[in-house]
Amino acid sequence: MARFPFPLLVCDIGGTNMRFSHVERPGEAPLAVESLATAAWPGLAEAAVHVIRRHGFDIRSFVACGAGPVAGKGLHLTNAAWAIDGPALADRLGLQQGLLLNDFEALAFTLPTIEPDEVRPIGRYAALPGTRIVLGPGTGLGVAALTASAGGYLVVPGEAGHIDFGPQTPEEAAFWPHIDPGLGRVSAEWLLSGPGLARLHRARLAAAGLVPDALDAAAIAAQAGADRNSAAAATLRLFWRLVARFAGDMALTFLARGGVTLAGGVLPKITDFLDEAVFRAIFEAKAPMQPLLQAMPVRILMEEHAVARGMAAIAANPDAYSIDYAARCWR
Ligand SMILES: Nc1ncnc2c1ncn2[C@@H]1O[C@H](COP(=O)(O)OP(=O)(O)OP(=O)(O)O)[C@@H](O)[C@H]1O
Repeated sequence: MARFPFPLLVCDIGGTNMRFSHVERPGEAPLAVESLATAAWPGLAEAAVHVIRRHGFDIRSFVACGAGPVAGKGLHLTNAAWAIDGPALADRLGLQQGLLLNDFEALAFTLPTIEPDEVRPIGRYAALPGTRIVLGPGTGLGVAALTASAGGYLVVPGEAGHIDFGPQTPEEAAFWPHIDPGLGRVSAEWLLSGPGLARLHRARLAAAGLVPDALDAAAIAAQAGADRNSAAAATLRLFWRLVARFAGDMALTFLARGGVTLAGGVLPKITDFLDEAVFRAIFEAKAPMQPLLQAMPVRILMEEHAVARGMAAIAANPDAYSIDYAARCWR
């Protein structure tokens, strides 16, 4: 079984930002030490060396997660031009141990550690025993499921953000042909992500005969905040409805009796435009399976640093997790 000597460095590598935290001893809360713009660094090693030198850390182990599929000791980031090689990183940083996780795999492992003050429930949150899922839009759209197995917590990762996504209502049918066709199909992530929010907004404006603007997600949110009757505000409400539909589909796919947690960088920033009753109604509108969905609670993870605690918990107590350490640990 793998052992992770401390002090530990953990990093959540997003397509936009990398968040580093430091943990001195097992069981201690991770201390957020640095947030760096991902695109400004040639690779994880250079960024980690910068953080370690700047803070004078003596790091023995490193656990990092990022958006993209993990292959053993390597991780290829989907939204950044990096391929991370764990053993090479261990050599470069002089580490005794390390582990790479998919970002939503790490979030799923974090679910048992989430505190009530880190979440906002959508309706009443009362989970039954069973599979828990986490999903949400950031630079991309991630999904993962967590179950308890004899070998400890087991995560089923996936690439469900890339499944096909289609219109359901007359309103959606009207603007769907105006969505930038990109790679030739509309996936869930194509609309349900930060860049997807901008695509959705442009398509709605084009369908209304208006000149599509080039606003990004943050600018759309700012415009919506300034004028709750604006087209931007309407786009944010639509975005929540589409998130509700996708979340319901994922909850059905995994039979998520243990609850649905919405994560990622976008949703906590646009909760002003969430109508909880509408969200629940769309989440549950999966005839003939409504009774199943009605029993599944949904909440939003508001605290972006929670995943650091999940990664630190793995390093502190690796035996509690069903992870193929032999194939994935760097040493
Ligand atoms: N105020 C805002 N409202 C809505 N979306 C925003 C806002 N500010 C930034 N975003 C969007 O949030 C996304 C970044 O989300 P997040 O913080 O999860 O990024 P990340 O961790 O780098 O992403 P990922 O892990 O998916 O690669 C960007 O696409 C950005 O457009």
